[in-house]
Amino acid sequence: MGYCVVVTSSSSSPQIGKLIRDAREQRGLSIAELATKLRTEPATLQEVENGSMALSMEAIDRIARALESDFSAGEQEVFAPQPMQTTKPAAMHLTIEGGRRLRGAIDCRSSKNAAVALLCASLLNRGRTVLRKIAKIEEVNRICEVLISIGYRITWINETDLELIRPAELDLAAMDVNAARRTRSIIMFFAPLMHSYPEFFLPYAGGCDLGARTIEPHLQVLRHFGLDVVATEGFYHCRAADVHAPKRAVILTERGDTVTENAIMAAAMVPGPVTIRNASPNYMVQDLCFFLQRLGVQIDGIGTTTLVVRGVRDIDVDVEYFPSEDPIEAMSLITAAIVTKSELTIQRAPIEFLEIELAILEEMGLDFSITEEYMADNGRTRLVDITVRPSQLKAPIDKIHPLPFPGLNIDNLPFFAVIAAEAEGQTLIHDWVYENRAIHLLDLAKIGANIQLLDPHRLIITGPTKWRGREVTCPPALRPGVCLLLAMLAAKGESVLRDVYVINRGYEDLPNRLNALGANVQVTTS
Ligand SMILES: CC(=O)N[C@H]1[C@@H](OP(=O)(O)OP(=O)(O)OC[C@H]2O[C@@H](n3ccc(=O)[nH]c3=O)[C@H](O)[C@@H]2O)O[C@H](CO)[C@@H](O)[C@@H]1O
Ligand SMILES: C=C(OP(=O)(O)O)C(=O)O
Repeated sequence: MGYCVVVTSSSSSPQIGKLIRDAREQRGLSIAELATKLRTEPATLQEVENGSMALSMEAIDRIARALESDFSAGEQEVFAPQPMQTTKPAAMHLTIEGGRRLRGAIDCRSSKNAAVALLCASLLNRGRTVLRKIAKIEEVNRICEVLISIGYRITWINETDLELIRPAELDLAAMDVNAARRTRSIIMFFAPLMHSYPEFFLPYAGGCDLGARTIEPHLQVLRHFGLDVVATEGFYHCRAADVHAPKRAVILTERGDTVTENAIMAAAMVPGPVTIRNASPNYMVQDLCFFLQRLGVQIDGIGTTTLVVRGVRDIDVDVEYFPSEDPIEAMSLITAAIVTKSELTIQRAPIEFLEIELAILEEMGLDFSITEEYMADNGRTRLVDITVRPSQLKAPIDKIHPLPFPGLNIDNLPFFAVIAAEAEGQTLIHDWVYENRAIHLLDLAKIGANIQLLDPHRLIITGPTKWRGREVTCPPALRPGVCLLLAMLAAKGESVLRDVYVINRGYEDLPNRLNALGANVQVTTS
């Protein structure tokens, strides 16, 4: 669904006035400029936009022509500037001719998880938000669809930068519920909306099928700020009559990333200081903090588990920000090099969030080198280039398991299943975090891995593996899906990975980017 407004013969003057104002602003025209085009007075146009002047259909037509848009009289007429394409893509399948060595260098793109946090955080800002170098991924599309449906104007202002203009009033009743239900990130609307609306509804969160994921920690935290949430049929009914700073430090019961982000966004607009303990210091949380600092919010302790936030009541800042590169994409590309036994340089890798992963890989025998550090475009995140060389890997002595940052990243764990399948010996992988994710990794057995599921959380993988090309339907989970794709790069012969929407949730144009390194991945749609 794009930025699309329908005018019917029953549309009232205020509705039509709002449409005209939105369209004018979307075109970047001032009232005076449009008035000149219409050969009328700005004050008259102002009245039209305020809804205090009724318009004939001829007048609407004339305004539409002045706006150079397709807006004419009658039933179901559509005034539809479409600055952003957000239509649901056709099912996409990948055909992989495996067994090729990769070579060369590849840049990491910016992260899905920072992008969605920043999109949600833009709700706090009445000014113009520009997010630079945003990965074009489905998860970003879904949140943009939701924002557009409630009145945002969103434009790719060049190939990579997203401009977001929040309307003065959000049309929450018009929310694109289908888009919202396809992502879990919609829960990061709780805190920003609480600051503007005493009562609102949010659809239940969706996303990958990783088993039940609680939102209770979010509700516990936001209660300290005055938000009361009742789960009704398919929706959270939220009431926030009196939003205030918590009386004492907010203690998170679990160190989750999005719950920390909700806590920070709740604190961002109340007079502080608000202390948040057991905060996640993970990469997307850091990006959110750096972004909010640019909006005038003071935050101490970034990168630690105790944050002190001093909020501001109104945020109206024209801001631009570059979210940093994705450590999970870096890990995916490291895995691509390992499984295809290739020499590959992964450029712009955020090293702070990969150190434990690399330490484990070093113990397993991986030959790699790292350049001097340099700064990401956000001016804060340290990057390196990592060159991975073909190596004889051995299984690690201890189990591999994730922890909240600074532990082995929870989303990087699945890649160790593919890497373990390459290593000599038995590796125990323990995904204690998600109920269903380890189960999806069993799909690696379909293309040759020797995997034993001990229970829903623990896998024993025995390597090395002779991967075999096969046709497999992509599991409904992002990282296990990518793991299959990466292993298929190593499988001699042809593999088909069917319906890869979940991969596109988090990776921009992975087939072509892998092909630029020497892979042969063909995309088909149906
Ligand atoms: C948009 C976004 O940023 N998504 C990331 C975020 O999701 P998000 O922050 O939404 O993750 P969840 O809140 O679902 O947490 C993941 C799971 O970890 C459990 N848990 C988490 C922390 C903790 O200290 N104890 C604990 O038990 C939760 O109960 C849950 O089962 O964090 C997850 C865990 O890093 C990542 O997989 C997601 O990619
Ligand atoms: C689980 C993930 O993300 P999300 O929280 O968006 O489902 C992921 O990125 O692997």
